[in-house]
Amino acid sequence: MEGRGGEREGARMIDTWINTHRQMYDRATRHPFVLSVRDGSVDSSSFKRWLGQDYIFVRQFVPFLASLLLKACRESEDQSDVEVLLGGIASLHDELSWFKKEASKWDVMLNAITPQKANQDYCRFLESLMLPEVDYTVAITAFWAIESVYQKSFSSCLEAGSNTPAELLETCQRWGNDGFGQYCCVLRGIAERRLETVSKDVVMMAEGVFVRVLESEIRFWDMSYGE
Ligand SMILES: Cc1ncc(CO)c(N)n1
Repeated sequence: MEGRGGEREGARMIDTWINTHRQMYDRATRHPFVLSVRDGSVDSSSFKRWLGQDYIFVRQFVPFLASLLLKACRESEDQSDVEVLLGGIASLHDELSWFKKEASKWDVMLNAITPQKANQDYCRFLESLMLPEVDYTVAITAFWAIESVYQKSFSSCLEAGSNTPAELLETCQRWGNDGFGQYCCVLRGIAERRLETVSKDVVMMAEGVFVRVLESEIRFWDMSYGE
């Protein structure tokens, strides 16, 4: 039963962070761009800008996830982490195809897009997390936070009472579907399990990375309004 008590402690840790940084958490998960998707007032140029920039981001996400998989293979005491992350890599393959299909639907030329400043900064942050000296716990916390901001944001566009335009439903379902929600819960569980075993320093680093993800996500959504 010791392990169970510890899990609760880890769960409290992430809840505590969310409460401590509530304002920033809400700005990331209820951003005006997402609210405009939800209420149907979004304009197509914002959506297209987001789509093009996110394609670039997701391409950078592949090496990040590969580095996380490597850390899990080396450092995780639980074999199922590796399988979860391998599943994540497999879905990225499908996601990249989806971006190409969606871009052609919206006449977005993916090969002509240059990453904007906020995107470059975010990708550089991901690169810093790929370094071998970055702890697996810190990196998996970042990964959970990155995925869960999208899960929270897009699932809100599918809730009863939302007025999401039909042509954006597929996008919202990609990150807002129940399966993705469960995947985020599993990632959170891994992060929580790890957080209870590491030193205070590593926990503080993980919290810092959580905050940095929220800031980066807010700036990423901001890009949809143009430079
Ligand atoms: C910027 C950003 N954050 C999170 C996700 C979720 O994978 C994404 N596709 N893009």
